[in-house]
Amino acid sequence: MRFFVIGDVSVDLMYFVDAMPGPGEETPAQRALIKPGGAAATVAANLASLGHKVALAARVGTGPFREAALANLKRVGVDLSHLQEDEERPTSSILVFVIAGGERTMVSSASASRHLDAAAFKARALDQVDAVVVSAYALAGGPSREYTLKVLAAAAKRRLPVFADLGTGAIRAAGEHLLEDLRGVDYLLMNQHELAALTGEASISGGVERLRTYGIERAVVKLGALGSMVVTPETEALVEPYAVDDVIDSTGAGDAYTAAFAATVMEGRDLLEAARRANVAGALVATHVGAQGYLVKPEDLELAASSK
Ligand SMILES: OC[C@H]1O[C@H](O)[C@H](O)[C@@H]1O
Repeated sequence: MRFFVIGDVSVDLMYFVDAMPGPGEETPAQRALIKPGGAAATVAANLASLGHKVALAARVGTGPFREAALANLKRVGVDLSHLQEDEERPTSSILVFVIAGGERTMVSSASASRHLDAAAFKARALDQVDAVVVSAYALAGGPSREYTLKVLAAAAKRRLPVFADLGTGAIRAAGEHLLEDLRGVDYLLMNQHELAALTGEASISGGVERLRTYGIERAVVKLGALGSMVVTPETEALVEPYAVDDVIDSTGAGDAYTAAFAATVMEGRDLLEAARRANVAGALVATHVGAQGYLVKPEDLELAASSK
């Protein structure tokens, strides 16, 4: 399959701490690492690792992080012909705090990733594409939003399936227009906090109901250690997690989930099987350090058979 992925590419400055320091406090980190990241870049790297052809539309900038952000993408053969270069802003970098148990907290810099130049997108870029994956960071506002809306319009004309993945930072930055921008996407993937932040509804059922008023019929709610939930007009099912007992860093687990889900759906399997396989992908990534510290392989997804 051929995917066109739009969104952020960045470097993650990762600090592993016992607990987050309070205001005015300092805490020592057990480890501090610089790793390639970015939600869209990580989805793209996993799709490529799963054996698909992937083009990434993203923007890098000035400063020392450009090469580190791109190294993995080049290694796994992501097509970077839609990558844009920004000479005024630095390559995006994200502060990632990982606390014991693997939960991560992030501080993101907008910089180059939010400035995709819409004029550079030509609809023929989708000629050889089977599906589009959008990271909500690309709809957070500014020039990248304009670029992404252009891609979504071109995808709609061609009836290409669109998978969209949310992020709390993106929801906050985008504000009111995000739901409208996502109108009619085929598959919306998010965690429970993101669903609540996007829709203003505390419950999953309330959130999904609201999504339907925007023509979003297929929603996937990632529930971490509890698995994930698939909600469509026909189905509402909790898909059991793939159990791993050595979770050390959840950074990028959601992106691997999205890549595995999209890949499985595009292979023609049903949504519950896609969620089972995606649960495996997310769980395996959470047992490694860094968003792209482990890229999912096709044989990994076969492990889903053991969680049926
Ligand atoms: O989804 C994880 C990614 O989100 C942020 O964009 C970080 O760069 C991190 O790699």
